[in-house]
Amino acid sequence: MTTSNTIEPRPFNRSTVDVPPAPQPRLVHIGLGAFHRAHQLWYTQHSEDDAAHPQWGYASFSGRSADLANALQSQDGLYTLVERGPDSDEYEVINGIVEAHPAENVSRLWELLAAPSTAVLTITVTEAAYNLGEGLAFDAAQSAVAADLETLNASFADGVFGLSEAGVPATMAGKVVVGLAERRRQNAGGLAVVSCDNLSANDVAAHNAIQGLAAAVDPELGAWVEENVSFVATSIDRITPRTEDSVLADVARETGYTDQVPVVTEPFRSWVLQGEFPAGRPDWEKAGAEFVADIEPFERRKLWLLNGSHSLMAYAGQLRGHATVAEAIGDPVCRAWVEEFWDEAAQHLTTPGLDIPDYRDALLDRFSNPRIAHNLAQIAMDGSTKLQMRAVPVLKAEREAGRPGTAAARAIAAWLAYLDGRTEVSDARSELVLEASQKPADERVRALIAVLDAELAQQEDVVDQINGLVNELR
Ligand SMILES: NC(=O)c1ccc[n+]([C@@H]2O[C@H](COP(=O)([O-])OP(=O)(O)OC[C@H]3O[C@@H](n4cnc5c(N)ncnc54)[C@H](O)[C@@H]3O)[C@@H](O)[C@H]2O)c1
Ligand SMILES: O=P(O)(O)OC[C@@H](O)[C@@H](O)[C@H](O)[C@H](O)CO
Repeated sequence: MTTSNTIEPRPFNRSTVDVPPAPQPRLVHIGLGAFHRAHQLWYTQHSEDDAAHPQWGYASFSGRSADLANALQSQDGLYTLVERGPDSDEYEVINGIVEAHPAENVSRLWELLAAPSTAVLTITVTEAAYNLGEGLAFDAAQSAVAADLETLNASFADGVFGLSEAGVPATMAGKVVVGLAERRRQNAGGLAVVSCDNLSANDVAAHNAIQGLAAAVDPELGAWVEENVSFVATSIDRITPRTEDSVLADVARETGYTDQVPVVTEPFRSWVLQGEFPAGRPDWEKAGAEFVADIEPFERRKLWLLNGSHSLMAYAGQLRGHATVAEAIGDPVCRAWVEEFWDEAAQHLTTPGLDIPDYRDALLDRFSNPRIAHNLAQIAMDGSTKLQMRAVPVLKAEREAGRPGTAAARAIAAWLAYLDGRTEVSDARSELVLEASQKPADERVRALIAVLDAELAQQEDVVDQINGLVNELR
């Protein structure tokens, strides 16, 4: 793209920008947001054999609100990716979204999921949106799942979903189940489902949410999903904060175009995958993705070291008056807590090849990037789900090894201290969290730990340990 400093920026769409022709939509995404655009779309664009004639387009659906999809549609799917390094920015137009849809356009989602040309469904709907029970089990009793089951049961006959007065399912899994039923009816073959959410065992999470619901609606459909749909495990990494308004002006100044929805991300990126793609996929390795036989060590390294310390800073950092990750890691006290947490986690990350010292050094550089405004308040959302995967496993592993796991316990204690006195919290399980947090002082700590892990809440020494750390943090 040419750089200019025109005073009046030009409109931004396929007729004003010099981009290759739009590829066919062979990839579908649910959860159109900042991360999908910084990660999966970047990898796809950089994996094309012939950049002038791309083969893999995305039809991307928002999970809930329509604004981003509408803005992207008005730009023919184009947007600017701003790679924000510590000293400078790189600007790149991403061409891969060929359809952007609001969540309610379920008929197009179903049509695409049933099309033989569709090879992959990727998902980024946030951790809590899988609506799973303990141990990532399918849980028909969760209210959102129960509501979708009712809708689906009222509308399914002979394996076909017919629009009825019951309406359409609301959850990600509910919508996907209808699309897969249609794919089966049309004999379009299998496809791969690739969760790109920060969940441990995100393949199992996606499988249990989608296949579990399919089987509950129609056992034959459940069996078809089991046989034909592959659930791919991924460890995904690229720090991508919510875009600040000032970025629009940066993009207009540097590129000469009025992009309404640019994305800012860091230069670093990583994508590790494990699983099968029955209907093919882009050559993501070409862009640096790694396909491995055992993803678990990579997944733990990322979820514990990066996301775990993010959550620790989100609560402890805000308690200490910081607003961003860069501010928190610049505070020697927060940094020492992060390093102590990493020391504990590293005791359980011993698989050869993980290069923990280098990974930690790189994380310090990434967190310290002063030009990425990654708000702690954004990371703090949905703590009740995130801490289950980011801090609880480290604390349990440390205690099993006969050590106290103080730093992991501090991450949990920081969440408790952060919740002190709050009557509102941004958490998909906010009712449960607030009910526990508003209990009398002598019950509160145990009740909040129980929201994270029932077993830990039964251990008196853990409750005492976390209680003591909450008092220190206050
Ligand atoms: N941003 C990052 O740095 C990053 C990095 C790695 C992984 N991720 C994963 O990607 C997810 C999304 O991050 P983002 O930065 O794109 O956020 P975002 O807010 O820009 O987009 C979130 C998307 O998820 C949808 N969504 C949210 N709650 C939902 C629900 N309950 N049901 C259905 N859809 C729902 C939204 O509608 C939106 O389409 C994260 O939760 C995380 O699991 C993010
Ligand atoms: O995206 P979330 O809300 O799951 O978690 C917040 C951050 O920890 C996360 O987005 C990281 O920045 C990301 O996982 C880096 O790859």
